[in-house]
Amino acid sequence: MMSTISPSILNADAANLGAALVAVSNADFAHVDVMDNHFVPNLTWGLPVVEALVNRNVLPLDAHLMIEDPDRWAPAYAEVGCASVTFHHEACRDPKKLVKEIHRHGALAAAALKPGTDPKVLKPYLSELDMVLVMTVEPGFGGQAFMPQMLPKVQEIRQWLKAENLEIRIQVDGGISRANLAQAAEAGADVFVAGSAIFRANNPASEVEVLRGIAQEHVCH
Ligand SMILES: O=C(CO)[C@H](O)[C@H](O)COP(=O)(O)O
Ligand SMILES: [Co+2]
Repeated sequence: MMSTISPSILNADAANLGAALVAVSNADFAHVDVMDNHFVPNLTWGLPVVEALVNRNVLPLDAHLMIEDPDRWAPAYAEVGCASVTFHHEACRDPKKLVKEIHRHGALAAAALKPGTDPKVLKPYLSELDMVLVMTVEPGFGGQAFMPQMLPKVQEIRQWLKAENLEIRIQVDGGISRANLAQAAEAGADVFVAGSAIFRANNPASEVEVLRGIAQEHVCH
């Protein structure tokens, strides 16, 4: 299974987001954190900014929507050209319908789980997803410490996917760095979001290569 490195531009220079994408254009995806100051206590950017970044055509974008009412807003992120749209299960009224809507607009669909959310909530629609995002920090801010206690959740979901022969990716997001990526990969993750580890490095593009090397060695399914 291919591993994927997805730099989060959350802590890049907000006045130069296009340049941030160019700085990591050797990555596989770029991860764009949308926060509405309601679902999480922080506010970033919304649809017009994400659309402008899609139109730069640097990398496929994964929109991580930390917003209320994704049922209403998420399909629009697919419509403007995000390659993948991730909504939070906790905020969603009708996940099955939302996944269909995201697919209808041409994007991959992913459901995200906050650290306190039991992964069993995904069971009714797991097979319809392209990816599950296991948050390894409380959503809201970049630069927080990785929560190793989330790894059993990754393992549990990976076991379900294996048992049911489902080709669904597991993304980890929050505090991922060279210090813990191997552990996350061994637990069953195969898509790795990293924000501060990449953008605080002297050379973001070479940090992407370092993380990719660790992923290739340790992704194990
Ligand atoms: O969703 C997020 C926060 O809610 C970010 O994607 C995540 O925190 C990335 O930044 P870092 O690698 O610095 O933790
Ligand atoms: Co994120």
